[in-house]
Formats: sequence, structure tokens, C-alpha cells
Amino acid sequence: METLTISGLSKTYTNGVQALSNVSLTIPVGMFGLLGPNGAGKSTFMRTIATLQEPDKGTIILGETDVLKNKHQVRKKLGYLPQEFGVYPRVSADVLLNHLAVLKGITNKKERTEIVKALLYKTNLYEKRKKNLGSYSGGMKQRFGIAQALLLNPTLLIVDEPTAGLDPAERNRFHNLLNELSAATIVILSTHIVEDVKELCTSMAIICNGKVLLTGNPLQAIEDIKGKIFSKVIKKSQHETYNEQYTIIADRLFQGNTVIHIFSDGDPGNGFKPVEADLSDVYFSQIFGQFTSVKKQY
Ligand SMILES: Nc1ncnc2c1ncn2[C@@H]1O[C@H](COP(=O)(O)OP(=O)(O)OP(=O)(O)O)[C@@H](O)[C@H]1O
Repeated sequence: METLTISGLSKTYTNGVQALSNVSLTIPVGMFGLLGPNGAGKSTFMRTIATLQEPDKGTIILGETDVLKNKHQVRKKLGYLPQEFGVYPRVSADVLLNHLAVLKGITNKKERTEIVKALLYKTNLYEKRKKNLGSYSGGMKQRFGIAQALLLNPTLLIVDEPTAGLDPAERNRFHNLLNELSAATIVILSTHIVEDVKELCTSMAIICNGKVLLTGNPLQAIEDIKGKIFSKVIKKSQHETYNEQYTIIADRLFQGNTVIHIFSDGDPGNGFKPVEADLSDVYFSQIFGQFTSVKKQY
């Protein structure tokens, strides 16, 4: 099975923003989660792999193929669902998928009819195939987006924040579909939902300011910070004082008070209690480690 190998990928936009800085990752078949805050460089990374924009430096190898030197060849094995996937509202799923199939070079009518039918079944849209896309729910539109991304039976599928705005049932349905596909496909999933990566992905990367901060198996990453996350309930008014003293990696309101999480190699005392670490603790300890130029005293 093919592996995607990215080495030294860098991109600076003309406005001076460095969106990718020497990114190197090895991505095997299965679900790969890409986590990072707004502006981290996730979309730039995904568009570059999808051959839609050029990096300044670096290589992308899919199996044996140099992606940047063989874009046309790679596009035949690639499916991409961008963050904003627009559909023509007055056209049915059946008609638009057929049309997109022609654009992707599936010109034999019999073959095309079969592929389109199979994909509408796979994405659970067959019953509604004659309905205009304008009448589809957000989740149905996203499943249609996946159907078009699968037209060429890709070995590499790239999906950029696909579940934003979906209700829990649709999100589940969408995840099941991705999970099924990932048995034989490299699926790169960019998301803000840390839990999704823990539940779905066998490998992941956290990126921030265009740099890879951490890569590996999500459960292993949690294991690595086991025993190092401590929690305390404080008053809202105390937040600033604690923030000066500790690196707060997460806070949330609980019945009017604030629960803070901090990262510490040893017991910090001062009423902090050890808590079971989660992937969000991994994520925020990486992100905040990045943002604070000088590590605060734990
Ligand atoms: N075409 C462009 N021209 C100039 N700057 C850009 C362009 N596209 C993105 N950027 C900048 O590059 C950085 C990375 O953007 P990118 O969209 O790749 O991040 P992201 O992680 O996908 O963010 P989000 O989660 O908000 O979608 C940001 O600072 C963004 O403003």
C-alpha cells in the first residue's frame, strides 16, 4: 500500500506570511488527523498536496510518484473536499455527479452511470438523487462532496474541516463513511475537533504557525503526558494571578467557577489534583508551549 511522504515543505505568501515552514510528515494508509488553530497552515498544506498550489520548497512523494512533478498523473488518484464546497442548488445530485464525472474524464456513459450509482449508494444519497442540491441538509451536501471526491477511486483523499456545522447524527454518518474508506485509502482529515482525531485517526500531526509541533499516534501522545496534567477549580477573578504563575493549557467554566488544567512534570502542590490526560491536553500543551516564548513556572 502507498505512503505519502512530505519533506521540507515551505510556503511564504507574497504578503510575507509564512504558512508552511519546513514541514516533513510520513502519512500511511488510514485516517490521518491534522490539528491546528486558525491560520496554522492546514489548508495551505492540504491544497499543496492536492496539487492546487505550489510550495516554495520541499517534495511530496505518493508511493513512488513525485507529486509536484507529475500533477496530472496524481490528480487521477486524488480526491479533495475543500473547506467551502459549493454546489449548484437547482441541479440534482444525480445530474451534477454525472457532470463532474465527465469533467474528470469518465466519458464512457455505461461506466459513468455505474460509478455514479455506486457512489450515491455509498454516500447514502441514492434515494434523494433526483432532489435538487439546494434542498439538501449540510450533512447531505458534505456527503455529496465526498461522492465527487471519490469519482476516480482515489488512493489519497483530502478533506478539509468536513464536519463543521453538522449535527451529531450527520457527523457520525460522515465519520463512518471516512472510516470505511480509510481501510484502503490515505485519508487526511483537517479539523478543529480534537475528540474526532482521538476517535478516528491512527496517526496525526499538530501544526501551528506553519510548523509541525507533534506527530504520531493520538493514543500514544496521550500516554506520553500521563500523570503530567493537573486541575484546579478557581474563582474567575483569580484567573489572571494563576495565569502569571502557571502555564494554563485549558480552562472552562463550571457552575460559575473556572476549572483550569496545567502541565507539570511533578506535583505542583497548591491544591492542584492530577487528572486523566486527554488529547485536548496534548493539543493545548503543544500550542501554548509554542505561543509562550518563556515557559512559565509550573
Ligand atoms: N492566498 C493567501 N495569501 C496570503 N496569505 C494567505 C493566503 N492563504 C492563507 N494565507 C495565510 O496563511 C496562513 C495559513 O493559512 P491557512 O488557511 O493555510 O491556515 P488554516 O490552518 O487552514 O486556518 P483555518 O483553520 O482558519 O482554516 C494564515 O495566516 C493565512 O492568513
